[in-house]
Amino acid sequence: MTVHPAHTALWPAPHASGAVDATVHVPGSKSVTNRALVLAALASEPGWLRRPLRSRDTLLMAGALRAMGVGIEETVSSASSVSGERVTGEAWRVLPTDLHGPATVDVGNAGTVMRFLPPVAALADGPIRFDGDPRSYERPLNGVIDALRVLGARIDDDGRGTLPLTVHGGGALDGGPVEIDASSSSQFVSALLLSGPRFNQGVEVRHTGSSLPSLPHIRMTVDMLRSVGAQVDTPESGGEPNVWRVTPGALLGRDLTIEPDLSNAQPFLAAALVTGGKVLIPDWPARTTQPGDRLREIFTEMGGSCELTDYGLEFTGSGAVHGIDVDLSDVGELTPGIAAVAALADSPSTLRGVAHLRLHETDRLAALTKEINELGGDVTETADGLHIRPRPLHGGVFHTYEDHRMATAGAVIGLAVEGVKIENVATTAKTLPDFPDLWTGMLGAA
Ligand SMILES: O=C(O)C1=C[C@@H](OP(=O)(O)O)[C@@H](O)[C@H](O)C1
Ligand SMILES: C=C(OP(=O)(O)O)C(=O)O
Repeated sequence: MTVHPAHTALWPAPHASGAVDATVHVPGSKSVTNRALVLAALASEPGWLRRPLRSRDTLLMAGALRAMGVGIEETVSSASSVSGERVTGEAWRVLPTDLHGPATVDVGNAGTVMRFLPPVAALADGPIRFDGDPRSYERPLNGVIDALRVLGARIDDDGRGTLPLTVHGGGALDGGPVEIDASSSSQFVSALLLSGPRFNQGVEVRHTGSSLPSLPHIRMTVDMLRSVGAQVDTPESGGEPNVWRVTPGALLGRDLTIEPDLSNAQPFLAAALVTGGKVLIPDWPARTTQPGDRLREIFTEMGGSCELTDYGLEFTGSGAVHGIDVDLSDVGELTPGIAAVAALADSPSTLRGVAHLRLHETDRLAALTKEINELGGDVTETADGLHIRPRPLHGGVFHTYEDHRMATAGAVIGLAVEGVKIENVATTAKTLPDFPDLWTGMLGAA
């Protein structure tokens, strides 16, 4: 594999000279944008996404749907950038169509694209080939592949339960009941539910594994399905535990404004926490299924305080940062940012319930352990998480393994530790291409 020069570039992580005091406009949610694109593509009428996230993962999703025939028109309002404010007014108009192949889908390393689209492809007429970054060959997809076969799809793969593969879409899918083990990724469940209304018999997904991560992301799927008219029965709505049922039916085209990505707000909140400063995130939703909302509670326990108003979330650090003992199974994608703060705390931390992070963008438990320890830290991996004993840290290179959340975690440590250099900060483009500018903008405002 050729190493792109950008992958070896080192970004000197800015050191904070004082308490940050900034307003940070965080772009739209990756998880909401990619679900909204899929649902709009499967609808029976056109729809709008306002303020979608424009990042590698969402552009890959849009590109893949376009390759299957969906029209996605991007518009940028002319009044989009006012006196340095973040761009607003962007909108995508989605024009659904009869999906068709042949087509090739590049999933990059986007879990949402590699898991949510094979069921969509099963509804297309013609072969759809899926390929992606080398890491996409290692991330589990067996739950989706096996389930789709049970539901009537024809798929060619190499039998490893991962990419690459070809879905030979027949223009429709029987659907019906299916059992899966989604303990390695909640996205298996979300994937089958999202396309479920378009299967002839709908779908009934029964999770049989011992644990199920990222439940808020499954709730997000269910909420968004219901908002476009789908009927979904869930364990929470009186159904059986671990069973979700989607009734067949047409989906409405909606006009949806995408919430800011609360998991991408994490490094900015962390900046307020570790510098004893203040950060305001406008448009923080009062009610949301995004896992990042848990940061209000977690970062408060770690030493901050917050106030949610009609304008947004104001988060204030006290100057003290405490360790935490917390089960992150519901909110696994927050782990790298919490680990970074924990490494700077005044007491040890134990992060639990996140064994499945070994199969994320990189093996996040191994990567966090290695990189924090190379800066002088004392982190050990446990069976399902990390034990972090804070130590005085020193500068050095923080490797990121093509993981956006490793890069932002390294930047948080760099605020408190001089001389931290982030390798390949450009990898933040997966979900937050503006990260370096937003970060230096936040510090410039101090
Ligand atoms: O459905 C989604 O949008 C996501 C679900 C979670 O995946 P896992 O359940 O695989 O952790 C999360 O970590 C990922 O960032 C986004
Ligand atoms: C796990 C993540 O992404 P993906 O959607 O690729 O699974 C993440 O963003 O932390």
